[in-house]
Amino acid sequence: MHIYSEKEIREIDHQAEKNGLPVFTLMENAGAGLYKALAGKISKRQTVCIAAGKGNNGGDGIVLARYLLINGYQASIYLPFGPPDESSPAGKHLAYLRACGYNAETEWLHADVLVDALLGTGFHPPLKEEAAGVIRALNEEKAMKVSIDLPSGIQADTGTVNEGFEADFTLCLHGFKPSAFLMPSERYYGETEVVDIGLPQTGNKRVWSGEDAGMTLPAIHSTAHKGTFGTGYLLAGSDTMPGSALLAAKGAIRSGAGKLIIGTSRFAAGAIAGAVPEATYEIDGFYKTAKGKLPDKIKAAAIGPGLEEEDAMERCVKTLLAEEDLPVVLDAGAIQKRKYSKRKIPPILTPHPGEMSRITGLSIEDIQSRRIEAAGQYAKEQHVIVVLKGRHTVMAFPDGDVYVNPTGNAALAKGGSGDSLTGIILAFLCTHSSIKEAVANAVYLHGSTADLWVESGGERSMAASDIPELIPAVMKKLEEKRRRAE
Ligand SMILES: NC(=O)C1=CN([C@@H]2O[C@H](COP(=O)(O)OP(=O)(O)OC[C@H]3O[C@@H](n4cnc5c(N)ncnc54)[C@H](O)[C@@H]3O)[C@@H](O)[C@H]2O)[C@H](O)CC1
Ligand SMILES: [K+]
Repeated sequence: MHIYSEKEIREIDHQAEKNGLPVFTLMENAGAGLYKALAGKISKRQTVCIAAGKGNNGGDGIVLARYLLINGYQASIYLPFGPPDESSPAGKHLAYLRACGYNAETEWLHADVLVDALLGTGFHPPLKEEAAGVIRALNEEKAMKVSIDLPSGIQADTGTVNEGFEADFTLCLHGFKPSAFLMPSERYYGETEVVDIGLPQTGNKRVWSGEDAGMTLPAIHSTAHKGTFGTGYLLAGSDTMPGSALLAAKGAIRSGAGKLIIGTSRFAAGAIAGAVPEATYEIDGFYKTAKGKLPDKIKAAAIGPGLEEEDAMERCVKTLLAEEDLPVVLDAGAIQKRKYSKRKIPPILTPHPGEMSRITGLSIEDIQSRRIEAAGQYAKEQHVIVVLKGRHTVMAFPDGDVYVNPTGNAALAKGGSGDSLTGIILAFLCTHSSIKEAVANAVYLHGSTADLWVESGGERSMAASDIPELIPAVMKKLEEKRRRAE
C-alpha cells in the first residue's frame, strides 16, 4: 500500500506516457478498476450520479460511467463546469461514451449514489467559489458518497482543508495520497481502498500493514534462551519520574527482551524493582554513561523517558552514539536540537509534534499539516530515523523510505504512552535483525494495543500502564499472522 505525493504521481504519469502508456489508457484502467471496486458496494436498483470536473479526475468518472452503463447500472453524468476539452483524454473518453450511444448527461444530481470526480491531485487551493458551491450542494444530498482518488477540495499532500467533499469512502488510484493520513483531511476520505491502474509500484513511502508486521516478526526457535537476543540497556526514570522507567521497562519485557538492564536513580530503582523483577539495575547509570561507561555486551540502548534535559545528557548521548554498532533510541529528555553525524546504525528519535517542533524550528501546525514530508526531510538531512508520534505515526529513514503506521487511536493520547513505545522499540531492536523492521513492528504493536483496548473499553479510560498488559494478546495475533505468512 504505497503513498504518492502529487509530484510523484505527475512524474509517474509522465514516465508511463514516455514509455508508451498514455494517460488515456491509464484513465481507461482507472475507470475499469473503479467499476470493479464500486460494483461490489451498490446494486442495479440504485441510481448513480457521477459529478465530473474538466480534468483527468473527471475523465476517470466518465470511464466509470461507461462501465456502469455497459453492465446495466443506472448511471448518469453531471458536468457542472461544462464538458472537458475535446482534445484532452477526458474529452476523448466523453466522445467515446457518446459514440457508444449512451445519453448519460444530466443536470440533475439527485441519486442514491453520488460519485465525486470533480477534482483530484490537480487541485490547488484556494478553491474557486463555483467549485465550492458544487461541493456544498453535493454534501447536502442524502446519498452514499464516493470520491475518486481523493475528495474534491482536499489537496494531495497537506492536511489543511477549507471546504471539501465529505465521502463515505474513497477509491484511491495507484496508491494513497499523503492527505489520507493527515488531519483534518483524513476525515473527508471516509473508508479508503486502493485501485490498481496497471502501473508498477515504485515509491518509497508506504503503509506498514499488519501483513508486513506478520511477515517480518522473527520466529522464536525452541532452542532460544535468555541470551539469544542480547541485552537491552534502558536509561530512564529519575527521583521525580520513576514511573517512566517502569512503563518503558514493562513495554520491553512484554515485547520479548530476554535481558534488560535499567540505568536509573537509586530511588527510582527502589520504587520500580518490585514491579519489574526481571530487570537488573545500574544505579546512576545515566551519570556513569555520561562519564563514558556502559555495561558490557549490550545489544541496544534507549535513553530519555523520565529524564530531564541537563548538562550530562549531551555527554550521555555522545557515549551511546560513539558505539557505531549500537542501535540507540533517543526519547523525551534525550530529544534535543543537535547535529548528528553519519553513523553505521542511525539513531532512532521518537519525537511527538512538540518535540519535533523544538528540534526542527518548524511550527507544530506546519509539521502536522505535512507530517510525512517533515519527518522524511529531517531523517535525510540528519541521517537519523524519525518516529514522529501522533495519529498515524510516521517512521522516516535516512535513505528516503517512509512508513506510515495504520494502528492506534486516541486512547494512546496519554502521558506515559510514549515511554512504553520506547521500551517496545528497545526490545524489538534486540530481537530483530533489521532496524527498519524492528522500528516499524514496534510502532505497529504499540498502536494495536489501543485498537484491542477499544474493542471492550472506552478510549478515555485506557492508561499508559494498560499498554504492556495488552501486549501479550496483540503479540499472539501478530504471531498468528507470522505463521500464516510462512
Ligand atoms: N497515475 C494516476 O494516478 C493517474 C490518475 N489520474 C487521475 O488524474 C487526476 C489528476 O488529474 P489532473 O487533470 O492533473 O487534475 P484534476 O482533474 O485533479 O484537476 C484539474 C481540474 O481542476 C481544476 N482546479 C484546479 N484547482 C482548482 C481550484 N482551486 N478551484 C477550482 N478548480 C480547480 C482545474 O481547472 C482543472 O479543471 C488524479 O487525481 C486521478 O483522478 C489519471 O486519470 C490517470 C493516471
Ligand atoms: K475527486
